[in-house]
Amino acid sequence: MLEIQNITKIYKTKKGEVTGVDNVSLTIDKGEVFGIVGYSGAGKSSLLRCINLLERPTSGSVIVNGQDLTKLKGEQLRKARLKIGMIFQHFYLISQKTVGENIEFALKAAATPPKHINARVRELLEMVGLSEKIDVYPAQLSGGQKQRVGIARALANTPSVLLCDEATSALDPKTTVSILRLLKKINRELNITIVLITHEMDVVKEICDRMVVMQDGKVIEEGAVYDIFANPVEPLTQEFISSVVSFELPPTILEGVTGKMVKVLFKGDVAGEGVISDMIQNFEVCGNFLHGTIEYIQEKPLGIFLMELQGQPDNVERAVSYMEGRGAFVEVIDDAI
Ligand SMILES: Nc1ncnc2c1ncn2[C@@H]1O[C@H](COP(=O)(O)OP(=O)(O)OP(=O)(O)O)[C@@H](O)[C@H]1O
Repeated sequence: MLEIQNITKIYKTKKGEVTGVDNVSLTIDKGEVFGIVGYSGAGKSSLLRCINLLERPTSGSVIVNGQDLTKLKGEQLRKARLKIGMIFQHFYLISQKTVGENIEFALKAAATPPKHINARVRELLEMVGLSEKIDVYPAQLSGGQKQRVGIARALANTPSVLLCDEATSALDPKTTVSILRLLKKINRELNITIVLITHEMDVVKEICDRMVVMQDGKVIEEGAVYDIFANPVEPLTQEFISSVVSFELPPTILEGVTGKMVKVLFKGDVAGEGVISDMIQNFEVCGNFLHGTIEYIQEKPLGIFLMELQGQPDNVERAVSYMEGRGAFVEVIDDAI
């Protein structure tokens, strides 16, 4: 388990103090994939770097598996840090060393007995699907392959936590998906806790169990990714979600709405289309679809439909209650009836 307790990070600059992280507390369970989302300057990197003490927090504690890292110094801290792997947006591989030597370097830093090194390097490269690149230099690799080496290196000393600093931001969408799948596989097979920072909701949707949204150094919203996608509360969270699930309607369509505009949400395996067609058949209500999508958040469906309901107000009310009775969440967006 990873506990971040009241972390504050204040940077002292020539122009005065800058608060990077402002009293953040989080509890991240063992084996969880946890996303930290925010725009540039929100404090994501500062918080991530406080977790492995690359930045020493101004105040607060970071407790990893019961050990408070902020109380450690010197050799003890160095050893504890080896159990926290990290991967970066720009990979930071050593260009003069081969792929195998890059991983060897991490193993040697942890004083791995020389006789184990070769086998461990091969094992790690196999895990990330790059066995045949052992003698190649980083310059000869694609971005996705470089990140795979970064991941192998981060896993070298069997960490319990893997920190990912915008790990897919420099990659194209297809490579991003393959790296996220690799991270998920590692999370499942090795039960490693993953904490990732990103400004891309697609990344969170693909692999995170829970997430927080940060703004001005503070956590402004926290929850299960599925719940946040279904019901983002803060305007900033809504903005992030709308980058993936957008219901913007052209003004001409909006002007033409004369009924009750509702957002209908179906969570999990509720067959949304069936409920809606039953509703239209059972009540004297006309339902026009204005927008709609079924998102799959880690294989769990989330159906979101924007509809205009037309009919006698009583019938529309009964139709809404009927959908709610069948497991839908209905929110009235606009009521022109
Ligand atoms: N070394 C530093 N010295 C002074 N101020 C800093 C330093 N590092 C970060 N900051 C400031 O702390 C705040 C949070 O920055 P941080 O890099 O943590 O945000 P971020 O969400 O990770 O953004 P980005 O994605 O652009 O890195 C910003 O106002 C930033 O200018």
